[in-house]
Amino acid sequence: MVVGLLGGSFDPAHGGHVHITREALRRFGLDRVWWLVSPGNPLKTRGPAPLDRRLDHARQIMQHPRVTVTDIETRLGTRYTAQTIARLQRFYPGVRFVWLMGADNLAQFHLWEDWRSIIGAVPIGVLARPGDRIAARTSRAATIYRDARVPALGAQRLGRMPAPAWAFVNVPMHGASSSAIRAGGGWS
Ligand SMILES: Nc1ncnc2c1ncn2[C@@H]1O[C@H](COP(=O)(O)OP(=O)(O)OP(=O)(O)O)[C@@H](O)[C@H]1O
Ligand SMILES: O=C(O)c1ccc[n+]([C@@H]2O[C@H](COP(=O)([O-])O)[C@@H](O)[C@H]2O)c1
Repeated sequence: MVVGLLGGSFDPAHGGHVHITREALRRFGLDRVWWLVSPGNPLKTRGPAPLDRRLDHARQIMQHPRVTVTDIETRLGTRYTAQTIARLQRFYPGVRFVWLMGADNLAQFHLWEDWRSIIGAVPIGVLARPGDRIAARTSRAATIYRDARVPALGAQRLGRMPAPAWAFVNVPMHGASSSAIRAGGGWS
């Protein structure tokens, strides 16, 4: 079983999340995707909306038989991705996990707590996002781990590869963002 993990604030969830989830299932050969609705991104100073509200909304937006929306990080008591992945791997030894992210997150990835342990623990699937493709490809993490990059055509096997391995797929892009929705007053 290969499970993609899409961590996010989902404040609120939107069509961009749904779009990359569907693309990730297809392009990375995943059996399932779990949305990890975060208790709060450690790098963001502004606290998100209450967890129950974000979860309910995410479950309305993302309805797919192979996708589960979960608050497992809150239940595990983890907020840092490196800790979450270590715990999930311990709890689910038979599952192969792939960490999923939009291109904007790859550009900042080297700022995450213990980021090298994340890339050493699970393959990473990166999906194009408007405005962030170049920043992602030239980011610190992409540069340091250039030899671990899997060509997009081989990305179907990403979940079966040993870490470190990462792939960037140039999927059709979707412009939605939570910050634009909040700024437009669509989530107050
Ligand atoms: N439109 C999109 N295209 C590609 N990736 C996306 C898109 N929207 C969100 N993502 C990715 O989904 C994950 C969770 O994103 P998040 O919940 O922070 O939404 P966001 O729209 O980026 O929020 P904000 O605007 O508040 O930063 C991140 O890996 C992010 O890169
Ligand atoms: O572990 C970290 O240091 C870390 C720093 C920034 C972001 N993350 C995770 O990245 C995911 C995307 O965050 P966000 O707020 O951009 O949706 C979410 O699962 C966060 O917990 C994790």
